[in-house]
Amino acid sequence: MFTLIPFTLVVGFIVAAAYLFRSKQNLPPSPLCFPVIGHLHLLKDPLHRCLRDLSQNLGPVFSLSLGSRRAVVVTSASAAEEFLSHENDVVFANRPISTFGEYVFYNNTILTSSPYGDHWRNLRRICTVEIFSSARLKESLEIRRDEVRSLLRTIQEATSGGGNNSVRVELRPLLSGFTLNVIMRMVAGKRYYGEDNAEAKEVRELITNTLELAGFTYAGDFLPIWKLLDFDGYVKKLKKFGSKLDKFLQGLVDEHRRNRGKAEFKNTMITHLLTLQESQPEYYTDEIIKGLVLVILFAGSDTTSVTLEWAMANLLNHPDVLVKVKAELNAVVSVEGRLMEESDASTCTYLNNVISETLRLYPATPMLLPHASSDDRKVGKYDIPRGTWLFINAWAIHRDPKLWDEPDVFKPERFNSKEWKTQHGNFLPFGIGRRACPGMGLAQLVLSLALGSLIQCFDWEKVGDMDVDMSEGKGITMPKAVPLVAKCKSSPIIDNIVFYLISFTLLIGFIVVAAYLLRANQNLPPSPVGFPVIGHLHLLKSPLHRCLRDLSQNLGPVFSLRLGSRRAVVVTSASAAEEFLSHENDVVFANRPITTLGEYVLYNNTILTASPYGDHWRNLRRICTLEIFSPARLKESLEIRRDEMRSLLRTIHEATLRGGDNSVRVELRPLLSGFTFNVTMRIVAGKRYYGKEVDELITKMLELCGFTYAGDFFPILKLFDFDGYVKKIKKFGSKFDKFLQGLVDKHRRNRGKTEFKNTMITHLLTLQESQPEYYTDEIIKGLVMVIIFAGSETTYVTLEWAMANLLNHPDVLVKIKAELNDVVSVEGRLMEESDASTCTYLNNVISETLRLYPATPMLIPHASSDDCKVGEYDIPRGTWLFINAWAIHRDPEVWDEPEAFKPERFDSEEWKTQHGPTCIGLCFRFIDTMF
Ligand code: HEM
Repeated sequence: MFTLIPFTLVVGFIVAAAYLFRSKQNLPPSPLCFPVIGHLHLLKDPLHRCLRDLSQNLGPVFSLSLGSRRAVVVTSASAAEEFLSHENDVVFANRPISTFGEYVFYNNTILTSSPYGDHWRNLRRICTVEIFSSARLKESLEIRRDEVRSLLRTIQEATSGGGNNSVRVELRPLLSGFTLNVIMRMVAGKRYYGEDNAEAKEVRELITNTLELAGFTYAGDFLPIWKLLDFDGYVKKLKKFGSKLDKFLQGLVDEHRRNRGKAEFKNTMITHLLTLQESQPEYYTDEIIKGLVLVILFAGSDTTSVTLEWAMANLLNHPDVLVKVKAELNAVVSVEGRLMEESDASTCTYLNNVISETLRLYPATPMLLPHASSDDRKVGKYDIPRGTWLFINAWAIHRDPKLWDEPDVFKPERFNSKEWKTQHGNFLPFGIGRRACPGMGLAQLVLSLALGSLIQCFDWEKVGDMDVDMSEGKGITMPKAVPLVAKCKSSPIIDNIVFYLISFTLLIGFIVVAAYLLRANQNLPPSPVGFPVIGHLHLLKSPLHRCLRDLSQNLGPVFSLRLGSRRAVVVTSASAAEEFLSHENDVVFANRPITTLGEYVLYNNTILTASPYGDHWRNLRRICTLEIFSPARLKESLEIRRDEMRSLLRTIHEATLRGGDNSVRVELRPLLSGFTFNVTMRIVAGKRYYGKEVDELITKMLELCGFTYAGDFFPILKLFDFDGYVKKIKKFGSKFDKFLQGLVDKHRRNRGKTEFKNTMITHLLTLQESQPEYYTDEIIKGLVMVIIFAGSETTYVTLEWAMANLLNHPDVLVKIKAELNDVVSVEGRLMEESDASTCTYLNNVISETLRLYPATPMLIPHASSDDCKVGEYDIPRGTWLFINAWAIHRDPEVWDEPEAFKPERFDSEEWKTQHGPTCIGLCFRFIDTMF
């Protein structure tokens, strides 16, 4: 204390001298101050309110002495624009150097605290490319959807205990857990909330501590002597905390380095950065990577969860607004019996207005992040010295009565007005200028999906009669002082959908009628009478192709069905099939439906058979054409097909030997399926893997595949997974992936060995070396999966049908044999692939088999990517398209005696002009050239 008095005097003297020196400058007005501490004593929590009150006397731009620092505070939109845009933006693009940044944010080098310059520009570029680019946001969509569903499930479990009564739900831990899981999964592939292990607990603690310790209110940042002597032990605490946090971040980076091949670490931001580290190790150091992880974690999670909590609190205090948001969601989303998706956000204008109004009244960072000037500057009439801290009071600007009508009232409608549309400068929750928030797009996606889903699925009310307390608490992001607790019960959308599956209640019936009226001015294909909610699902029977042909007999060759929340169109005539899948409509219908199987087993619907039409699909198709179906590759694999055929003949011959001169019984199915599977596996992987494990995988896949899972038509069933299908399929997907990864790794290890030399996997691994970003392991595994399934199953089924037809038509069998004798046996040799073109009758038998028994009688469903008109009908975007090849092949208007097996028909002149009616080409998108 004794030494502090003379010290204070000396500093007082220095400050007075500085004051005199500066007096020639026109600084913004300032209140009276004390020596040394300046205006520090004026600062009170919450800071944004205290600074707004000061501005009421001092004007919209005023200055403060905070110990040894000068700060300027701005509380008007026009002044904020003057400081942070146009020619002043660069000068104010620095950030203040803080003690917290020194010990926790890698000496103020991370994106949020780094000074403006090349290093900052580089970090910002990396973030934009690796996290915020539309490609990355699309890649991480599944994470956000999955975490929202998990949040809904947790609340649903809580409400199910209350029966018809509402239950109390503590929202803060749920919302902060949700946003942290989203961010951590994008960054590091891990979730820490909802998991009960030591690591998760430690991380939750680290985050809480970061938010507690961060901020710009530490006395040592303004009075360096305070920091030097560390009276309050803050520096010691920060040092300890900084090294603990660094240890955790280093652990994450090392874990990724060790496990880069594994599925869960594959597409994370850390893995992408480690790949960049390989090519530019001097720039992408571990410290840069850890800093980026920290920034995203720190800037991305709390801001979003705090906003969600404020939004919910506002809605509880304004039930009329809540009703309007719900009505909008019902009209846009629930009407289709599904849950909200991110893509719905653009249509839900009122929901977006609620979010904007929340950010206006309760901006998550009410003072933005402080800026600092890198040079002396004149802004308006004021001189602003270099090193000045700049506080923009967004909270005060958002409540400025000169800019906003009834500024303190929650009125989402204001964002609809024409006026607002020209006044964007008055609304700056994400900042302005070059340091503005780069995460705005991601934040808006998360906010609308989470808030929309919470409102869609549950009914919310405040607890008791009193309004929710809206006072602000302490913290760098502005939390509610009192954590939000609300009363909640499942919304009719959940209960009724489940209930309706059994007994069709009126409310959903009403929704369906509303949907019907909404669609009434469209000319959809005719449709049978359906039930509410389930639509026409009850009409579907096995075998589907027969059932749909029977329906078409009343409804015509093009009709539509409602399958739960999905619309489907069924086509049973050749001319209509041609209209849908060729000419100008082909591209619109070149998509595939998104299915749950595709999500968890077919690499999130990205493999060739399931992928939506677009660049990715085109690329896969090109790879397949070059690497499997090109004449050169087919020639290379000819020996495999010949060898496997000989082996099949040998097996049957050995069986017949046992019968002597008598015929023996031969079970053909296992022999034919073994044959086609061995051919495929040898072409793909060089080995006959027809062992028990693969056998089981294939049988299971065939069991699971198809388009009959109820959750694909009622997303709510998928969300709650009543029948455990999602769980089962997730497990199966990871088992299958393990098998495929095993194949790829084996090839990687043994590429030199002869048996692995000329396989499809080896070719793809060679391409991976030159273009690793495109030929990822996932792309290779997806291609292998497609070839195994599309290539083997369809072919052996066709062979079995062909043999069965021949057994029933011995006259046809005799004719083939005669043709083969003439072409092949006469030369005393076995048949070769090159003989096929000469054996016309044999080919006719195969065509006739494919006509009567097409291996995929309904083709693989297509889906429309846009609204379109086909013939006289309007077909809405997202419609599933079923082409009934089986019915087309038996259409009596096209085929003479359609049910009879008559291979000769393919010889006729008529047939030669009638290729349209056969769907062989469509049916076998991949395998026709192969076998
Ligand atoms: C409701 C959500 C959010 C709000 C209200 C918000 C608001 C802000 C504000 C006001 C700033 C400072 C702007 C300035 O200094 O002028 C900022 C900076 C930043 N935000 Fe956000 N933010 C949100 C979500 C996110 C998310 C989700 C991420 C990333 C995942 C993110 C990453 C960042 C980063 C990296 C910066 C520092 C930019 C720089 O200094 O160059 N933010 N944010």
